[in-house]
Amino acid sequence: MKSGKHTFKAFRVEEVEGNFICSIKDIELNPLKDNEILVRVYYSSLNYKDALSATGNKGVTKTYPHTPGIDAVGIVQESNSNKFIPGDPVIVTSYDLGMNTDGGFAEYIHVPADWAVRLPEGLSMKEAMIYGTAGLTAGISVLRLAELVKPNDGKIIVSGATGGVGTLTISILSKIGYSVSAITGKQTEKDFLIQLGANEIIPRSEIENFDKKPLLKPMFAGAVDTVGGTILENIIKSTQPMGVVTCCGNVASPKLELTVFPFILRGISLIGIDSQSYPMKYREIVWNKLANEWKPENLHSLYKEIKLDDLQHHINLMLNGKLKGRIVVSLVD
Ligand SMILES: CCC(=O)SCCNC(=O)CCNC(=O)[C@H](O)C(C)(C)COP(=O)(O)OP(=O)(O)OC[C@H]1O[C@@H](n2cnc3c(N)ncnc32)[C@H](O)[C@@H]1OP(=O)(O)O
Ligand SMILES: NC(=O)c1ccc[n+]([C@@H]2O[C@H](COP(=O)([O-])OP(=O)(O)OC[C@H]3O[C@@H](n4cnc5c(N)ncnc54)[C@H](O)[C@@H]3O)[C@@H](O)[C@H]2O)c1
Repeated sequence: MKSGKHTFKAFRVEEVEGNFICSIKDIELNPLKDNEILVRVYYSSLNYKDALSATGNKGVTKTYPHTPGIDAVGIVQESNSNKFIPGDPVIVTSYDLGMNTDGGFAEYIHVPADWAVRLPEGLSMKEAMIYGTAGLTAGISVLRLAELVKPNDGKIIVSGATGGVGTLTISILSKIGYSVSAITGKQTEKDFLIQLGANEIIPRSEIENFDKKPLLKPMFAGAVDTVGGTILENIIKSTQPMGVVTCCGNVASPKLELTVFPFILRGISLIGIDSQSYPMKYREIVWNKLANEWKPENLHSLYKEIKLDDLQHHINLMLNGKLKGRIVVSLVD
């Protein structure tokens, strides 16, 4: 299909008297602008930010009607750029996709060619979306952590362990030789986390209720935090000297109440992870690692595949912290 007077299916969110109503709609394709590509989307995936966009979080999406979906993989159908030609398989994530630009919960997207990464050798389209932004974020977090903390330095703690970023982080860290402690509020998922590669499970209630002192007994060489709030505070206070903590999420809270002591008395580094604006030259490096030496053996056991019709239900589950692993959205029959 070429851009012009054609329609395609999309998961649309409309604002009606302050409520945000989701439904599957037929949308018209707009003509391509300079340097844009039209992509037939094969798969998308569900990320926490999509759940925020679908429920009217104006920090993520300012104007509605809107199609969420910060991830997409598919085949270029039409190109106004010399970077890609029709037939090229591409991954499109981050930048403004799914925020204020219509996103991947649709059969077609048109985006600036600069937002697309060629699908690396060694990665299928479905695998690219099992990873999606969650996998890219896990990859960036591992890359930054591994610059300063080596497997022999000690345990790495991962919060939000059963979530998208958490499961992929545990799988990658375990594959490259780190010993992983997983924090979870879901006691029923202990076996799942051990199968992923976690060496130890820490109940969420335990770490949430650590002593309120500015510094705690050092227990971890490093951490990948996906939840923020008290859990991140307690991780930072319990990280051993010269340890590294990465921070990417706010599902528990965007707040952080700390003193400077973990930083000035133990030399802890807190590294912020922003996948959305992560520079393209590093983004390609991370995707190549995800396609090759970091690819977990169990990647195909980490996802559930759904259709556009099932999205609303899974968005609700995600907002209630009830999902496990990754949700891949299929846009093909
Ligand atoms: C995949 C990535 C993820 O999942 S990230 C996690 C999901 N994202 C979120 O929960 C963020 C939701 N956003 C919000 O709640 C709000 O936009 C927050 C961040 C609180 C800021 O809102 P508010 O206090 O009203 O400030 P504002 O919009 O006037 O902006 C103040 C300055 O900050 C900037 N800002 C805003 N958003 C971003 C962003 N996403 N990235 C970088 N900068 C941002 C604004 O441009 C503004 O700066 P300036 O005044 O224009 O120079
Ligand atoms: N900074 C970035 O570039 C970037 C990229 C991707 C995701 N994120 C953020 O990372 C976070 C996780 O994303 P995801 O896609 O893995 O989401 P997810 O919903 O798949 O996983 C979240 C996990 O946190 C757990 N959780 C929920 N509420 C909690 C609470 N109050 N305390 C502790 N744990 C809680 C859930 O049970 C789940 O295991 C989100 O905040 C998301 O916005 C940021």
